Amino acid sequence: MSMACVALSPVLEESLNFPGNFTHRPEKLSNDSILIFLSVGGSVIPMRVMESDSIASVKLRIQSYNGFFVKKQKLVFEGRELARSNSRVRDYGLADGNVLHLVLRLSDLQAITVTTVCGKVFEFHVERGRNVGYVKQQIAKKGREFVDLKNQELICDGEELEDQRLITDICKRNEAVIHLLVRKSAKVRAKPVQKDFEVSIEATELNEKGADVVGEHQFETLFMGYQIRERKLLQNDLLLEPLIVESNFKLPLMIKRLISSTVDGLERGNEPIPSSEGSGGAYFMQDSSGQKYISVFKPMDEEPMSVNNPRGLPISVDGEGLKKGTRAGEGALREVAAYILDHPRDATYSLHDEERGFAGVPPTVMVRCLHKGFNHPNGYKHDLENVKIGSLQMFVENVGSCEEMGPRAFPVDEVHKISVLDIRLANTDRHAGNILVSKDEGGQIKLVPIDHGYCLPYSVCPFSFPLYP
Ligand SMILES: Nc1ncnc2c1ncn2[C@@H]1O[C@H](COP(=O)(O)OP(=O)(O)OP(=O)(O)O)[C@@H](O)[C@H]1O
Repeated sequence: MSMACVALSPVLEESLNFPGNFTHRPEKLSNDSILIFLSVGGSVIPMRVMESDSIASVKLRIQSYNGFFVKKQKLVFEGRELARSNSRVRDYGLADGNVLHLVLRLSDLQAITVTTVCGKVFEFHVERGRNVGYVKQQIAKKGREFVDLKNQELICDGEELEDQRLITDICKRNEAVIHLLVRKSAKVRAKPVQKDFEVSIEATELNEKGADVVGEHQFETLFMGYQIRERKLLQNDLLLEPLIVESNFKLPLMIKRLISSTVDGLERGNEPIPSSEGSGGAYFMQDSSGQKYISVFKPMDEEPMSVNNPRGLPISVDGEGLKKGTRAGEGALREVAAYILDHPRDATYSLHDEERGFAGVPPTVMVRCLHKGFNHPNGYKHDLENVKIGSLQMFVENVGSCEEMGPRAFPVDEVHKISVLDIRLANTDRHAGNILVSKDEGGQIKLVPIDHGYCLPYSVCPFSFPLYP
């Protein structure tokens, strides 16, 4: 380990866990109060101090705001280290408006990025001597949904990390990935509330059988989990990778192929084609020849009522999505859940063959994708902040949707299989436009259910179920 003192590489103020800035002091401002600027790895943070404050107390405040231990801090002003802890701020000639540099030993810091499945990205620089419990506390500060530390579970290489484990032990290899899950039970309860049903889902243990079976547990994992990974700078102009929460999870072959053909298309420069239909952002991804659509990508932040919706729909004020009982920006998770829950009759998807589920929901997976062709209303920059998380679904060749033809042509079994799916998923958004009509090799009509962003609502009005053709 190098002991040389180096400044941190540029990081955002947010990533250093400063809640706002240091300008607020609870005590009344006195005459010797001055505003200085703390420069940390490219960020400049205002900080109000007293000229009579000791250097030790300034360091203590920095520690209490961002967690860097006092003894690891080196404060530098005009090339001179403020080395004497008992000296006062004024002894070093620090005055209003001056810039104070905070230098830390880089080797003591571990950069980690937390990406939630809802698309939020948090960056932390954590001292290697800190433990897992500390990381959980930092995550808890990021939002109400993370505050219950008991529900947080950090996993590395399939092993649950105890709160006492040190970051330095976990991140020995640079490529180590740590996953964070929020534990919930798999119990689904429905409680009648006036005319509605309130549906609650609680998750239990992770799938202990490993990942060979794609079932309800994986849904819980996808639904509740988010992952931490070390900061990874993107080299290419694009990125497309599955969002995997459990490190030992194996993707079915069909999904692997779907992802790799989509990557091939992007690498060949075949741009995502925005769909002119639908209320959210949906992009047709092309294959390497540019002659065929291979998949449909629907980013969470472009869903109706989400922040970057390309159709100009208003942003949800209370988080509720377009349909009652759903949340804006969770449609992609529900799309994936619908695929996972629509398993074949023996309740498992095989890892190796191309078998479809009972109702034929096209294979769907959560992915992270970076491409300038998506909707970036604030401009596109080639960095992690522009990575979109969303559902990637296999494109199904079709002759139109059920909207465009009379129901007489539909085989009864094909209608029934979709009815069963919708009842199981409490789908609140089945209409003829969400059923594609395709033909099998023998020319028989096959109905393909799509657009499951509004299934599994938190509460359901029993009278809102659609009528079937
Ligand atoms: N798997 C698929 N295969 C082929 N076409 C698809 C697939 N999924 C979606 N599409 C097409 O993409 C377009 C937009 O998709 P979709 O209707 O799911 O988007 P949306 O914004 O969720 O729509 P809605 O407003 O109906 O909720 C539609 O024309 C649909 O037919």
